[in-house]
Amino acid sequence: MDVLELYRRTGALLEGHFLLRSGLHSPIFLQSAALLQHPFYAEAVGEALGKLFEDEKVDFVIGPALGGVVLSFVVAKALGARALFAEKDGQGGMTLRRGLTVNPGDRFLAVEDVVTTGESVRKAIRAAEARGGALVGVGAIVDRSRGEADFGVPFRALLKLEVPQYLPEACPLCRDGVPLEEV
Ligand SMILES: O=P(O)(O)OC[C@H]1O[C@H](OP(=O)(O)OP(=O)(O)O)[C@H](O)[C@@H]1O
Ligand SMILES: O=C(O)c1cc(=O)[nH]c(=O)[nH]1
Ligand SMILES: [Mg+2]
Repeated sequence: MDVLELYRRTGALLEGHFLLRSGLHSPIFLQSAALLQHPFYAEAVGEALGKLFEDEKVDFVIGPALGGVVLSFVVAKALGARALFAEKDGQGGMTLRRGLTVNPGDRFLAVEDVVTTGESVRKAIRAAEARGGALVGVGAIVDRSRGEADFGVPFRALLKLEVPQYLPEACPLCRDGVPLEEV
């Protein structure tokens, strides 16, 4: 599956000057909602990502809202598992709400649309582990962490992308006066 081509085709590959969740700046932003709005592509992504973990027997898949909601659903469908999502808890972490439950010992796969630092998916992982879940792997559509994200379990992505990202004080786009976009 040519994931970059899918982002491009759906208008989800943005070029400019973007503020990332982590506070880093980047000339590239992958707007996964623009891709996942197409059920046909979303299902294809879910099947491809699920396939990378088909040997793991998982009870549920979890992703951090919002980007991880649709993705969790399509991957869980491919794996025959439940689809959970974690939500911001208002205190910098994430939590399970809306009657979504974890049974102690449940094996789970965490999924994320785009991993930059991995902090967002880590919060969803903590929420599931706090309820007794056992993490077996992390899957992403795109890994743009340049090998820096480490979850202590297999981390597999459909696409590894090497794109520039800068600390604000070292950002050349800021230096050139390019307006910063919050997507
Ligand atoms: O690996 P990280 O450094 O945490 O960055 C990547 C995160 O940023 C985006 O989510 P965002 O927080 O913008 O919110 P959304 O999912 O609600 O769109 C994306 O969906 C990842 O969750
Ligand atoms: O790091 C981020 O916040 C981020 C990067 C990216 O390419 N896409 C996205 O949704 N978030
Ligand atoms: Mg997100």
